[in-house]
Amino acid sequence: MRNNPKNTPLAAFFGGTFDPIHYGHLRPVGALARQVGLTRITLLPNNVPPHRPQPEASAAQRKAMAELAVADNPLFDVDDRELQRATPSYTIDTLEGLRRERGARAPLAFIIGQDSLQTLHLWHRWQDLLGVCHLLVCARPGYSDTLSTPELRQWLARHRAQAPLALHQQPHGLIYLADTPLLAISATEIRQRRHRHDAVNDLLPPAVLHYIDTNGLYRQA
Ligand SMILES: Nc1ncnc2c1ncn2[C@@H]1O[C@H](COP(=O)(O)OP(=O)(O)OP(=O)(O)O)[C@@H](O)[C@H]1O
Ligand SMILES: O=C(O)c1ccc[n+]([C@@H]2O[C@H](COP(=O)([O-])O)[C@@H](O)[C@H]2O)c1
Repeated sequence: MRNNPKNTPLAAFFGGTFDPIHYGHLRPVGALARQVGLTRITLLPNNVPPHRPQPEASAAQRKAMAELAVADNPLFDVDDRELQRATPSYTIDTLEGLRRERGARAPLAFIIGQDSLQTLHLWHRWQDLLGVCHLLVCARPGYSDTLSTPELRQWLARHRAQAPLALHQQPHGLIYLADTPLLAISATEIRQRRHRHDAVNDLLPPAVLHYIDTNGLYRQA
C-alpha cells in the first residue's frame, strides 16, 4: 500500500438520501470527526438511491436542507455531484470520480452508519470500495456490531483499523468502527411524525424544520 508522502488531509464524504437530514446524521459524524481528526466532512446527497423507495422530497429540496443544516458549521460542506446524474447513485462510481480528481495517494474516506455496513454486500461492486477509499462506520442503535454474513465478517476482520492514525497514512483500504453516540432517530420516523402532524423539533436543526414547514414537506402520507 502506498503511503501519503505529502500529508494530504484525510477527505471524508458522507452519502445519504437525507430525506430529511437530522441529528442522527449530524451528531454521530461530528463525534467521528473528533475521534479520527477529520477537518472536513462533505455531505453527498444522492439523486436516485440505489436500494430503497424514492425519496419524498425532491433532490433540490434534500440538498437545500443539507446546506441549511450545516450552514453555521465549518466542519461541513455539501457536494451535489450525485444530483447531476439521473442514473442510480452508486457509491463506487462517485468514489472513483473523487479518486481520479484527488490522485492515487490522497487519503479518502466514505462514512456510513452501522445499518449500511450490515447490507454492504448488496451494494454495486461493494468489494471494490476499499480499493478506492476507507470506510468510517458510525454506531446506530438497533444494529449489531456482528455482521450478518460470514463473508462480511471475514472481510471486516481483514481490513479493520484498530486506531485512526493509519487512516491518515494510507490512501484507502481500511474500515474503522467508530465509538459514536447512539441516536435513535431516522428520517422515516420524521416523515411519519409529519404525516401524523406530530412535532419533530427535537430531531433536526431549526433551520431544516423551518424549510420543511415553509415548503409544506412530508404532509401527504
Ligand atoms: N441515527 C443514525 N445513527 C447513525 N447513522 C445514521 C443514523 N441515521 C442515518 N444514519 C446513516 O446515515 C447515512 C444516510 O442515511 P439516510 O439518509 O438513509 O437516513 P435514514 O434516517 O436511515 O433514512 P430513512 O429512515 O429514510 O431510511 C446512512 O449511512 C445511515 O446508516
Ligand atoms: O452503491 C450502492 O450500491 C449503494 C447502495 C445503497 C446505498 N448506497 C449509498 O449509501 C449512502 C446511504 O444510503 P441510504 O440509502 O441509507 O441513504 C448513500 O450515499 C447511498 O447512495 C450505495
